Amino acid sequence: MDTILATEDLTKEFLGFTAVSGVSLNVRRGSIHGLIGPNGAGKTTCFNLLTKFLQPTRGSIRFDGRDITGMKPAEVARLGLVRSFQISAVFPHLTVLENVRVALQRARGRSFDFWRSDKVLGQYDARARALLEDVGLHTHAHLLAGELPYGRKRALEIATTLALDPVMMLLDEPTAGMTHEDVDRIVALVRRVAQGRTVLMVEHNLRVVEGLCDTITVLTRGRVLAEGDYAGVSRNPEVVAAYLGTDPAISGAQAHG
Ligand SMILES: Nc1ncnc2c1ncn2[C@@H]1O[C@H](COP(=O)(O)OP(=O)(O)OP(=O)(O)O)[C@@H](O)[C@H]1O
Repeated sequence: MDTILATEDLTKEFLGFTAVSGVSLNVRRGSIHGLIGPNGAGKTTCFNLLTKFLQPTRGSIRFDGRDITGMKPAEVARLGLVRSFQISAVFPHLTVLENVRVALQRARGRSFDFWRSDKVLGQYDARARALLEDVGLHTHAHLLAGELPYGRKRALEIATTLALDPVMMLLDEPTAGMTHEDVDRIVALVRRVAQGRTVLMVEHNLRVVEGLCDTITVLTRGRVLAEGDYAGVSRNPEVVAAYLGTDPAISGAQAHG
């Protein structure tokens, strides 16, 4: 298997409480990989470890053949492992187009280009418009970002992430809080932006996971409970029990007793 991201014994303790425990994760290059699990399973902590927003207590992380365990978030982003920004990172008083342009300028490390020639700005504009087209926001280019409906804001967030030209994208609950229509749009969008890239997503909506993910890792209580395709993990009795909030040992005992 061509693994792009691999963790070994990844562990995070908070004051003696183990939120992520001995997780070994292997993400195949070019796949859409889902990280699921009930509330408090450790998904967000795991995500923060991978993007270096948290430092692990133990274990290692390799990305694209390199040990990134000790790196800073900006360093791993430069290597092409990029997390989608939170909505708060969208500047509400700038237009949709300006938001993407700023992201492009930051990606190239040339924020001082703001007052540069029209030609340079024009190049950013063309690229920004292309990215907006990619995420289906080209007709919204001149709206203020703050005026966008929620689902469109998430699309803008993905456009600003794409500005960094990621090799691998980490999406944190891309459909959280969305209407049905928005969910469908984001699913189509993730599928489109995943072409030629790897995507790892934390997602609560199992219908989205089923429709998008090639491989799914199920976490419970900080540990990997199961891994495989949707059909496989959704049939796993331990996974079913974890989602129903019952202990498989107990339900097994009841079934036999
Ligand atoms: N900074 C922290 N300090 C102490 N405990 C924490 C911290 N961050 C997370 N935890 C605990 O670690 C456990 C896992 O939390 P995490 O947010 O990673 O789970 P999750 O799977 O993302 O849950 P949810 O689906 O509810 O977002 C929880 O019990 C949480 O209370």
